[in-house]
Amino acid sequence: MEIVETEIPDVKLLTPRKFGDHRGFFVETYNRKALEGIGFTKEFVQDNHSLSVPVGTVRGLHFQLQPYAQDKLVRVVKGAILDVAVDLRRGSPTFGRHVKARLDAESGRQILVPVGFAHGFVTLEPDTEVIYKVTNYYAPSHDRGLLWNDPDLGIEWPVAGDQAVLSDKDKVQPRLRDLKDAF
Ligand SMILES: Cc1cn([C@H]2C[C@H](O)[C@@H](COP(=O)(O)OP(=O)(O)O[C@H]3O[C@@H](C)C(=O)[C@@H](O)[C@H]3O)O2)c(=O)[nH]c1=O
Repeated sequence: MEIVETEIPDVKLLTPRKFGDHRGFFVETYNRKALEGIGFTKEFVQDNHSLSVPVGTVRGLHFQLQPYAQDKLVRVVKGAILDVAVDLRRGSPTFGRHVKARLDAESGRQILVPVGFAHGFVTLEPDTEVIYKVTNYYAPSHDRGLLWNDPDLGIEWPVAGDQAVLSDKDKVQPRLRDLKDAF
């Protein structure tokens, strides 16, 4: 497992070893001990899988409040995304800053997004499928969002605002400066 630190050290990029042969490949997509090796000891309790058909689909930026906050281990099994994690931990030296990483099926690269971050992505290929493990159950009452293209976040998305494909909910999420609850 190759582990790479990012500009925000709590967000990590992980690339499990891929064993290719004449049949195809084999890869351990999750190994508890490998994560323990980087100090991550929480238990994942739910696996999520989404399909985004159009290129330029934006999902996010999302987070759940405590006591249902989630760490997320995200990967792509078909297609490609640009994944974004925004630091919402008040008092953090990197509050409001973000990490951006390309994840695609070919590389098998994963991102570990800890509690305290808003998470989202844009799809770079049609029919992109994303799978991610989370450390807390879905809790709609504690589900929150942040406007994906809030200028204060300074995220350079590879899709224009009027081209992005969004859920109705994500079109009207609050800006960072109007967020009432965070971490
Ligand atoms: C996230 C989630 C949604 N749902 C349901 C609620 C809703 O009817 C439908 C679609 O939900 P959403 O529109 O919130 O799906 P989506 O926009 O894909 O939400 C996801 O976005 C990415 C970026 C994340 O980081 C995730 O944590 C999650 O927030 O699925 C669940 O049943 N369980 C879940 O864990």
